[in-house]
Amino acid sequence: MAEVAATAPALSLEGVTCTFPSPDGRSSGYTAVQDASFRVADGEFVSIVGPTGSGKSTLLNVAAGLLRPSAGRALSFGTPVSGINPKAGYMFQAEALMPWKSALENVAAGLEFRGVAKREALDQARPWLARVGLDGFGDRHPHQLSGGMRKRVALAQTLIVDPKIVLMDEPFSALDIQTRQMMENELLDLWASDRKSVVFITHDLEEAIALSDRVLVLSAGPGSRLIGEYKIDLDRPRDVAEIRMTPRFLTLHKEIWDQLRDEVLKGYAQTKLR
Ligand SMILES: Nc1ncnc2c1ncn2[C@@H]1O[C@H](COP(=O)(O)OP(=O)(O)OP(=O)(O)O)[C@@H](O)[C@H]1O
Repeated sequence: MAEVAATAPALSLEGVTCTFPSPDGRSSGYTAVQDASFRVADGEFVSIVGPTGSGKSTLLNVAAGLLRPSAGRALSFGTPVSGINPKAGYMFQAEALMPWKSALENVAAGLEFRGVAKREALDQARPWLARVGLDGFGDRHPHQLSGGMRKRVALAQTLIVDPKIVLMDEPFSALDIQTRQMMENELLDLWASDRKSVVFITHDLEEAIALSDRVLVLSAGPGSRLIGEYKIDLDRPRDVAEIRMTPRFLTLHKEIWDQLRDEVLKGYAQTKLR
């Protein structure tokens, strides 16, 4: 058994279909994702791109154990996900910080949720604040921090519990481009030092390519399917701003965008229909 666990993927989705009931409960419901199967290896950084409404967040929710698929299943390190995935840390697009707590307390909260005593949690939170470049900002509350700083607090809050797989749903999309690129580089530095598995959801194909080992493409809904898988063979370590200017990046971008473009147009049309 131990041997199986050691080689099991960090995440494995097998034939996952998610159908949501219709609001009136009468029609057959809306199938967001159809028969999605993919694996994320231990230590791998995988991004999922797709048009709006293609089920990216839905797949991440299945991986996190927040949503039970209508068919198929998710496994994390060989264990079927049923209920909250204890191996996963989750970082959303929306602000998840508690406004009444300081930055330090917000980071510590990640541990307190898992039952660590407050004093111990605060002690462990201090080095994490430093790791995300916020040494000296521990007493500030979220409204006293910039958007980028708040993202760093959220990142530390996610990573402090030492998840084996990090699920990120457009975590930087609300940031301006410079802050966003800084955060992306910081994320890559943290990832390089700990080598956790990451599943990263984004609308932004450039961001996906710059960060990832592999990019998966979802088709437009309804019934979105995984229609493309691209290995990103760019050297590491990477600077996300510089890597965008390399010829290989541009080739990869063109190749993936050729497939994604039509789906984005279909997805846009769908949003007008629904
Ligand atoms: N709880 C729900 N009930 C009904 N429909 C839902 C529910 N959650 C998601 N959907 C629908 O499923 C589809 C996929 O949603 P999802 O949020 O996963 O897409 P997405 O690719 O992450 O979108 P975006 O890029 O716009 O964030 C959408 O059409 C959405 O309206």
